[in-house]
Amino acid sequence: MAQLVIRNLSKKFHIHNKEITALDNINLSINEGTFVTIVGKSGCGKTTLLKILCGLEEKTYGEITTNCKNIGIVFQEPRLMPWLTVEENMQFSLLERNHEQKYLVEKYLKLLDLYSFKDAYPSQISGGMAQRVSLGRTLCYNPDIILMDEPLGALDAFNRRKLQKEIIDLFLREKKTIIFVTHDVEEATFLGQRIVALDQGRMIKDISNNLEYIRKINDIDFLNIKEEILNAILRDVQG
Ligand SMILES: Nc1ncnc2c1ncn2[C@@H]1O[C@H](COP(=O)(O)OP(=O)(O)OP(=O)(O)O)[C@@H](O)[C@H]1O
Repeated sequence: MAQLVIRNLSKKFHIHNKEITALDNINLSINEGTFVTIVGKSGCGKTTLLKILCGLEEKTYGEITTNCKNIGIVFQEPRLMPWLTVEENMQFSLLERNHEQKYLVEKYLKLLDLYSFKDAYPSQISGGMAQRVSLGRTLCYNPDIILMDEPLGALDAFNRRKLQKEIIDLFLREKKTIIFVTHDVEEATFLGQRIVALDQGRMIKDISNNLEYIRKINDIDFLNIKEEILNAILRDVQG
């Protein structure tokens, strides 16, 4: 059964007298426990879609229905509190500090390889670690759906691949629904079981990617899927 259904979703912004269509009639039905990547070039509406899904932005038209209680979001920048330690940052979203919650924080500190840095402050850890803390903070909130807005965009290639693999491990372990936004077609193909491409607010491609994790970026099947997405986006650019 679909956990999240988006029907005829549109979003228009107005700047002075100019109307910008950020999202144009998006229809998407996402099943529980699916890893979806949303890919497209800058300005195609990816962030607007995530913001509407988590209530940070109002939609103009359309309907969103979901049976989930919690939606969590991980941003491109870790947005950690500099005066709190790694552990305290991870606890930040918890409403209660009971035994079960404490267990969750410990679990994710260990899973995300942060345990030995739990008493460090954000200024004392690397960018990749800070992004893992940000991911851990969202996981501790125990969301049914995790939205990720280019969470690895600021990382170097090595750390980016490392974190991609960690996110896949977490996905396989926790089976949560993930909606991951990126402008990188290779990243979208590496991560997504379903890849949705946007251009100028429109959905131009929606394909399944059944390749087994961890994917090999030079395998012919991987390259074919990547090429299909890339061509759809480029065709749209060329009109
Ligand atoms: N608050 C806003 N006010 C006016 N226009 C906006 C606002 N937010 C987004 N837009 C416009 O909506 C369109 C889609 O923006 P959005 O940020 O969703 O794109 P994106 O695909 O996430 O881009 P990027 O990859 O660069 O983050 C763009 O034309 C942008 O200028």
